[in-house]
Amino acid sequence: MMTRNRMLRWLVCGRLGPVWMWKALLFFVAIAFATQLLGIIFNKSSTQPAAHSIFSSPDAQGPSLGSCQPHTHIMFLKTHKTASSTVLNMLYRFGEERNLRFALPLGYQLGYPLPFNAHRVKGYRGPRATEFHIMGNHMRFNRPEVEKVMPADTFYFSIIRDPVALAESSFAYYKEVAPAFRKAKGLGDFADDPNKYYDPRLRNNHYARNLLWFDFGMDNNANFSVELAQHGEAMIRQTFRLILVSEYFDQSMILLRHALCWPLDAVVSFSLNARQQKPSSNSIMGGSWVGKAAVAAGVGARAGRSQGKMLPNLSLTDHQREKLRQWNALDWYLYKAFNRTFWEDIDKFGRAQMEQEVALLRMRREILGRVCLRDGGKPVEAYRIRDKNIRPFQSGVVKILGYELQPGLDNATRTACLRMIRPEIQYKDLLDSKQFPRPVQPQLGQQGQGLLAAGGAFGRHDSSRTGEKMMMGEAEMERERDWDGSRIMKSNQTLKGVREKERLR
Ligand SMILES: Nc1ncnc2c1ncn2[C@@H]1O[C@H](COP(=O)(O)OS(=O)(=O)O)[C@@H](OP(=O)(O)O)[C@H]1O
Repeated sequence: MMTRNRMLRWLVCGRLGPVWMWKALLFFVAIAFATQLLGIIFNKSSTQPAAHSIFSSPDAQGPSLGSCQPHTHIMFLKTHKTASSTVLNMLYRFGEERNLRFALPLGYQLGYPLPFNAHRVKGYRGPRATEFHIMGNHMRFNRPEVEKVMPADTFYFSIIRDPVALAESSFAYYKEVAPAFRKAKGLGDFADDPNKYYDPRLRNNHYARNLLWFDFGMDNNANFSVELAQHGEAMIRQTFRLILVSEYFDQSMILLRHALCWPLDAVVSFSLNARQQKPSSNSIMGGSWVGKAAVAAGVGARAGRSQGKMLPNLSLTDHQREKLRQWNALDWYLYKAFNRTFWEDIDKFGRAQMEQEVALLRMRREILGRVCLRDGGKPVEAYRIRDKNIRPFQSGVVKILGYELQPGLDNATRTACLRMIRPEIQYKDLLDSKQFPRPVQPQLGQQGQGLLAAGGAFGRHDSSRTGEKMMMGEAEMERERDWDGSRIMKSNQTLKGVREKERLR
């Protein structure tokens, strides 16, 4: 026994080293193994493609649609403050995933608020010369010009919202842009006596009256009459196969999915462009993200001016709500008319079937929200979003919220999640760069900055990108200012001619 112990000690201490050395070695091996394991669990994203992304599960398809073929020629009239950015995001995603061609604006809007002209589309080369699949950026509708761009079998659809809710959203967003709103202390004051603040001749005042009617291409200052309203309604029905209702967004998505023959995931979305309802501790006065961003970007104009301004007062009495309905009588008429037929369509679809599909849609949104979004999917203020490529554009003093991605996603899931939360401006830039690839210009490099305008307000954004490889879009092309503050190419002679005519209006 003694001899064996002595032999062991000799073996361990003499030939193989001391016991403490073995213990230390084992300890380091264990640590290295655990680190590897944790790395695999938490950091699969950078190296491994997802074998089974949640987006490729059978649930992504939703209930069967029969033997229909998905529509790929689509025109969406993106009305203002109606959840239209959320809808546009779906169109962007659907088209990007299938390499469809978008009729994109030269800047960020298709000539808005001037009536749409085909030459506003980047790459337009005469009636139907190019096959465009999807058109959906802000425009003032003008059917003959749209028909020059889009194929004859295009599916036209749009979205509306209760004019009172729309007025709240518009007042908050365009307070500094529309002169009629700028002068009013709050929305209630404006509602009490709109004529005191409203001058129809002033630019941007269309945001303050019958904005839906205006976006559909009609005269928002026309005196209300049932005959005129019916005529407008009939014009819309002639062109648009479906009018969604923002208040019933999920039911709208089910009708849309069936009309377009699209998979369920194509109409699952996270609400974009939402306004912060309650001010946070540091949001009453300037110092907001928009102020800082504007200062950093050297933009002293509209975005910068919002610094130091109070949040707009949006509270309304029942009487003021009613007055807003009267003030926006043409929109109120449209809302009631299309809301009625919306529910008739749901009756035809089947109420029980609708309930089932809406429940599936909501379940799917919740699952994707848990997978994709940080903080349980709660929208957050822009300044808290570290990645500037998913920070939403800010307008006025209200804060437009966005999302952060869940960390540690695999590549496929991350790409799909990113598409769902990428704000409109950045998404348009990305699609633009894919459709019109240009060599990277080293002098602008990744930090190239582009002046932008969206929703009628000015600001700056950084055109550097993460997540997907970006090529320079039109940023470095010779450009001139568009009506809405965005920039258009000088080289487009036809467009120049069009613009000269437009200036005379
Ligand atoms: N899914 C869904 N359902 C209902 N409402 C939604 C949805 N997504 C966005 N929103 C609300 O739509 C408002 C923004 O509208 P838009 O994106 O059309 O604005 S914009 O004209 O493009 O600036 C904005 O309204 P307010 O928050 O009242 O300003 C968003 O909160």
